[in-house]
Order: sequence, then structure tokens, then C-alpha cells
Amino acid sequence: MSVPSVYEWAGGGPAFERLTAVFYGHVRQDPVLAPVFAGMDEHHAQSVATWLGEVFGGPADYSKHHGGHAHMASKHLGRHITEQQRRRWVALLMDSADEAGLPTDPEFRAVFAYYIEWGTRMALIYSGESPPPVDAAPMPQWGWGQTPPWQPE
Ligand code: HEM
Repeated sequence: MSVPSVYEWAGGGPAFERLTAVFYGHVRQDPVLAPVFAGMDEHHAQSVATWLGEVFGGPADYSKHHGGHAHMASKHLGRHITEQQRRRWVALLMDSADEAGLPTDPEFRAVFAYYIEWGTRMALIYSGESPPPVDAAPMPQWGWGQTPPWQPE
């Protein structure tokens, strides 16, 4: 039996769209993050859903239509994101995953959290002093790694 991609397991594009819609709803109300996203453009939630879908093995639409990794990284330049803001971003996204009905199995949530931890730390690096060149890294791709879908024999 072939193993579905993390994207398929999550529920495909609609699942990531639900996730970011819920998440940015919380962000707008959050005292730590609302000021960071005050100027967010109206397509932001959809763009981040498209990005996440591609990272987890869905269609390469962010690379094809939104400027790929270099564009994403450049959006964080000069923002000087703090550790407190990063942690709040992670916490609200994890709460939103529950609210949006993403799968709750340990394997999916481990892979999801792995990318989000890495990605938010990269966002901080790009937002800070002396970021790496935005076009020096490829589009990240996250598979199941150590924790593929598991069922007892
Ligand atoms: C895994 C972590 C993250 C991912 C996947 C991500 C993804 C993205 C993407 C794809 C964009 C560009 C959207 C577009 O194409 O227009 C973006 C922009 C942005 N990100 Fe992130 N980001 C992450 C972490 C963070 C964190 C931790 C913060 C701050 C606490 C942050 C703040 C912003 C801001 C302020 C923008 C610009 C929004 C706008 O002007 O429309 N990001 N992010």
C-alpha cells in the first residue's frame, strides 16, 4: 500500500486553508502578534496555506505562482521578530490545528510540529541582523521521516 503524503494525510488544500483562516483570526486578536501583522495583505492567510501545502508534499503552487522560497524569506527581512512573538505564533498555530480539525495522530502532529519549530526559527533568522541571502536555500520539503503513519499489526 502506498503511503500518502503528509499533505494528503492532513486533508489536502482545504485543510491548510481552514488552518490559516482560524490562525490569522486569532492573530488579529492577540496582543503580542496583532501589531506584527497589522499591515498584512488580504491574501496572506491563503498564501501561507499554499506555502504549507507545498512544504508537506502538495502541489508546487507557491513556487510556481508566489515567488517560491526567496519571496517567502524576503517577507520576513527586517521585521526583527522576537522569541516571544515566535513562541506565540507556534502556540496559536497548534491551537488552530485542533480547531481546524487537522488529524491528531502522533505521527502527523510530530511531523507538523517539526516543520513549524524549524520554520519559525528560520523566520527569526531572516528577520534579524545579517540574514542569509534569500535565494540561497531551496523550498523546504517535509515528509514522514522517523514517524510514518502507524497502525498496530
Ligand atoms: C513556519 C513558520 C512560518 C511560515 C511557514 C511563514 C510563512 C510566511 C509566508 C509564506 C509569507 C509570505 C506570504 C506571501 O506570499 O505574501 C509570510 C510573511 C510574513 N510573515 Fe511569516 N511565516 C512563518 C513564521 C513567521 C513568524 C514566526 C512571524 C512573526 C511572529 C511571521 C511574520 C510574517 C509577517 C509579518 C509577514 C508579512 C505579512 C504581510 O505583509 O502580508 N512569520 N510568512
